[in-house]
Amino acid sequence: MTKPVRWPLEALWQTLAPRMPGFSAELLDSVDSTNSECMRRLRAGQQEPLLLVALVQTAGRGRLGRNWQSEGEAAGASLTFSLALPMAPRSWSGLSLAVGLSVADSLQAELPAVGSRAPRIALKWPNDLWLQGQGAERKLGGILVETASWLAPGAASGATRWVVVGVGLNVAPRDGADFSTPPGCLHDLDARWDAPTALGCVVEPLVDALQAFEREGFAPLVARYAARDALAGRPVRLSDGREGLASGVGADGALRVRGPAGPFDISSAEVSVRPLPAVA
Ligand SMILES: O=C(O)CCCC[C@@H]1SC[C@@H]2NC(=O)N[C@@H]21
Repeated sequence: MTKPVRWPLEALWQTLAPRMPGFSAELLDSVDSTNSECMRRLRAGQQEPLLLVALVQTAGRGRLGRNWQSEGEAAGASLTFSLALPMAPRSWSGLSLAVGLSVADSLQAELPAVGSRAPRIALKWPNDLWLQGQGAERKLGGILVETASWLAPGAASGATRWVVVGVGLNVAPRDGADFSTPPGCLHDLDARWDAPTALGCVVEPLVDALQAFEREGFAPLVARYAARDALAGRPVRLSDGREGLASGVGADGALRVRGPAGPFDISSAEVSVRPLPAVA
């Protein structure tokens, strides 16, 4: 089993804190889910933006009720953290995509250049990061965005909307894990990656990206997203049975699909999308 190694968040936080003003940060040895813990703290009156990192999650959650395994055999193999902050964007559409894009860009910028076969961090709508290279693509990470409105303790009105952005990134292979398709991990790129390095790489740009999203929404990110879009031009099948050709995302973050009966957009968080093998 990969042993979860306790690492000093304090040391890393000394360099991050000045660039994340107003945030407090905490490293938890074990928690059910960093997203759930953020929500509990907000309910209990948390007032300042928060970064929670967990070495182990016993009930890590993904989209559509999936789980993010980071205990048992998977303990210590991934970086799991959540950011909680108040936000008031004009529209929330595309937020998960903006988060994935920020994380992917930050990681890609750190990858060693490997010529034309350089691995690419790609985005699978709406919330997965994939590692593409040498003819294969594997899931590298996932994003879980949740929102909640809280009244400040004692206040009668004027609820503040908070967002909790959870990020799970595979850092090392999961020993003994039995996957039909093993996930990708940062060690596939370079064994020097570890959880603190990954956190230090992605978290501050992510806060900047969230602030930019609050001001400007997803529209200014469409072209950058397109450059990382893992589905564009590929046949896809949706969990509701529809099929078509993925053809990019719109200014509202919806996935555009050209189906046999014409084009349609998917914005529903309830639908999952699977690429189909291309027809030869
Ligand atoms: O793949 C997915 O559907 C999203 C996975 C998101 C996992 C992260 S790990 C940190 C945060 N806490 C959770 O319970 N989930 C997110």
